[in-house]
Amino acid sequence: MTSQAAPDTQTLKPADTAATQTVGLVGWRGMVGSVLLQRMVEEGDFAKINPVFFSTSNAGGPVPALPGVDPDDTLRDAFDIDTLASLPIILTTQGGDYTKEVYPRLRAAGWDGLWIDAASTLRMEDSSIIVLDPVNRDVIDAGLASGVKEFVGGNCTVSTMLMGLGGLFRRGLIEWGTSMTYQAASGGGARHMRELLSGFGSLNDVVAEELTDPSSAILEIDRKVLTAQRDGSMDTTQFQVPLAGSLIPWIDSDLGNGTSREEWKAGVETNKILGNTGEMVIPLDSLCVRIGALRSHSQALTLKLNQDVPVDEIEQIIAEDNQWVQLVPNTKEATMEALTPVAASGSLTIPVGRVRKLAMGPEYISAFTVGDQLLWGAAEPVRRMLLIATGNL
Ligand SMILES: NC(=O)C1=CN([C@@H]2O[C@H](COP(=O)(O)OP(=O)(O)OC[C@H]3O[C@@H](n4cnc5c(N)ncnc54)[C@H](OP(=O)(O)O)[C@@H]3O)[C@@H](O)[C@H]2O)C=CC1
Ligand SMILES: N[C@@H](CC(=O)OP(=O)(O)O)C(=O)O
Repeated sequence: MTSQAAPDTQTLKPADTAATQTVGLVGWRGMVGSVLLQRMVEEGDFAKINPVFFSTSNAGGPVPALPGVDPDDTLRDAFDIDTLASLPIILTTQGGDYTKEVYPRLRAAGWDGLWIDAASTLRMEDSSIIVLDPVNRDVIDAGLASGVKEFVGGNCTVSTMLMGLGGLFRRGLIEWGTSMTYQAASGGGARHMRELLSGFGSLNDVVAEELTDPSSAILEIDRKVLTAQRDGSMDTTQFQVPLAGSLIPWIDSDLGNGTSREEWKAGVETNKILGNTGEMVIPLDSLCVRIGALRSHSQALTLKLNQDVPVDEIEQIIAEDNQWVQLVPNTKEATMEALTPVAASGSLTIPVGRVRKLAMGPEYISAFTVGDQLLWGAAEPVRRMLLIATGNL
């Protein structure tokens, strides 16, 4: 951490008005933070707030060159509690370790501002609300009115699933559900994405010669690839085992009861976002799998409805829930065209398809969703929460 003279906190405040509040931004340089800045620029958000940029590693350095951002400003120290505490709102995408270290110290110093966070640390605290305003704007508004100060973005699979299927949940049609996930490397971070791509390259390298010859034996190619995946020659620093040409059916930590933490989040976070407590809680469980996609998470859902609803009505409820859902007709052609990570990545559109009745009975349906986990999965809910908190949405 670079030290710097304590900034004159008074200079952070005078421009505050009801319409233009000062907002501390922490974690803007990371992968999620970069996507956040990109979206804020696209939507002209810097005209609606006074940003103060923080850094954990380069206090005193230059602020990012962005339209609407004063180029003469400098980065503040993200561990300087006095400076942070002078701000009415802090938005962080820095990660859970930062939240764990700084948030309690800020509150202990008497800070009474709004904390908006992409990390999971505070998500299941009673004092926080998980934000996904197209689905739970009512919960957010009620929280703000009652003095809630912690607003946390949800887990990426939960947020992207609810953006696609929120209509069915909000109509009270779901008795229970399971989700089998296909999660992209980006969920682990930038280095995980690099490792996946390097892995594909390594596998290609070992059979490059054979691939140029259409008559080479496929079993020999297969043997060479498997050898490379097993002999320790591939870089597995991030994932511990090769992901390229394989998959990993475990994400996040081991809860010790046969469940991964990622799987646990599906049920508890979905119900918290929807405001379901007591008997209203919907049993939801999942099996979370890391696959070789880059930045979009996919999920195959089995849902038990509490009544027999015709498929066309189900599709209509899904399609009409919000402006970002794209109902994909359950045909091979439409599915291959629109219901893939390649189709969804870089876009706020949430394609939902493969909706059909299952053999178990008329109340059982399948659905498949895809969503960019850096957009609706991470940056967009907290960006929109900032707009809500500053009276701009
Ligand atoms: N990755 C994801 O898909 C999701 C992440 N999240 C949450 O967001 C948090 C941040 O994730 P993510 O953005 O992937 O983390 P990153 O590792 O990309 O960035 C986190 C911080 O690392 C520092 N950093 C150090 N070296 C670099 C570098 N070369 N380039 C950029 N930043 C660097 C930056 O802090 P500084 O500028 O202060 O040095 C940056 O803000 C996660 O810990 C998680 O809590 C939530 C949902 C999904
Ligand atoms: N765990 C997610 C990414 C993530 O950061 O999730 P969370 O915000 O719940 O920790 C994944 O690996 O795909």
